Amino acid sequence: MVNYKDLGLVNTREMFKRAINGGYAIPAFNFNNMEQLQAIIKASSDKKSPVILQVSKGARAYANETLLRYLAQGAVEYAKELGCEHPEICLHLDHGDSFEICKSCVDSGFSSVMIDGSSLPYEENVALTKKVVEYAHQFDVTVEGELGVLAGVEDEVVAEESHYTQPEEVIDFVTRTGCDSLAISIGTSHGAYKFKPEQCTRDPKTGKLVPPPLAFDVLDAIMEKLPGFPIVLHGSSSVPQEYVDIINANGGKLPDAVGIPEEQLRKASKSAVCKINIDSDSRLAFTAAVRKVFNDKPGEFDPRKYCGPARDLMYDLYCHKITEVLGSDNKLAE
Ligand SMILES: O=C(CO)COP(=O)(O)O
Ligand SMILES: O=C[C@H](O)COP(=O)(O)O
Ligand SMILES: [Zn+2]
Ligand SMILES: [Zn+2]
Repeated sequence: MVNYKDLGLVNTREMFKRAINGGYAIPAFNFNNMEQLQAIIKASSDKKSPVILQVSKGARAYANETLLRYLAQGAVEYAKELGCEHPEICLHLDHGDSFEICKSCVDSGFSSVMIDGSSLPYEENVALTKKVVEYAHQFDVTVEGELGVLAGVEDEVVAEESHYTQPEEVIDFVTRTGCDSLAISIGTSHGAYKFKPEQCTRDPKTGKLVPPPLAFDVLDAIMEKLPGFPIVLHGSSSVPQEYVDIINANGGKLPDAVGIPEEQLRKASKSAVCKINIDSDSRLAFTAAVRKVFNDKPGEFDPRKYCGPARDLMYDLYCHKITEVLGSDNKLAE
């Protein structure tokens, strides 16, 4: 049994309170390997931003959960070495799908967990989320619940289209479960293909797809029901076209990949949305950098020579998200 406080990590409670009051959002970046983690910690330290390190079930399986956890623990010391005296780093389980996985993360030093019962019937979602909250709160670990279904593949469930969170349900859900934050569905989705071409229009100049706007009316209705309550947006990669273009110009094939325009994420950050999840953009940056090295220097076979540039590009991406989109720079606690 390891408590996150002994590891120098923090839960999300204080960072969310400040984010709501300050009109910005905390970045929640997924990581699966050392280079991603280094880039996240360097960017958040350099920009003096609180940060949420997200570990998915897939990441636990890929990297070995014990190794990942130790990497994340090392992140606190690494941030200090980088000159960030009091880093605010939260280690969060992304899309936990059972009580057992959430408990195992709480017991091993995570400071926050998500229990995603959004694919279950409502009452089962309530019961499962409540059970996780009752366990996690004993150790001051914060819990994210989810209501509504994102389009695409989520939690191994495939949804043809999104089912927006129903504002009529949120008060009951939050009150009965006691969860600390709520992930909602207002039109975002996971991955690099968030919208089908037929849902979009085309920019006549560039020929690029322009996606439909997020359902800000649903967000507004939710915020009216839950004033001051922390809201989370999953599936918030913007799929930067510069990365897609580099990938496609260097042997890749990502036709019509499209994400959430950053302008909409900027707008959401100013509201009660205080956690924005970004994974795919980091994957795209990594892939773009590696493909370019492979194409430019076919003789290269030292992984440091292509993972290094990938790390640099992810660093730029994270800095950009923090300072230009979410506004979480210079927001560490006094
Ligand atoms: O929601 C996410 C992780 O939980 C990530 O979403 P993206 O696929 O848009 O990066
Ligand atoms: O929510 C999805 C995250 O992007 C994690 O994806 P993953 O399960 O492939 O690691
Ligand atoms: Zn979900
Ligand atoms: Zn997600």
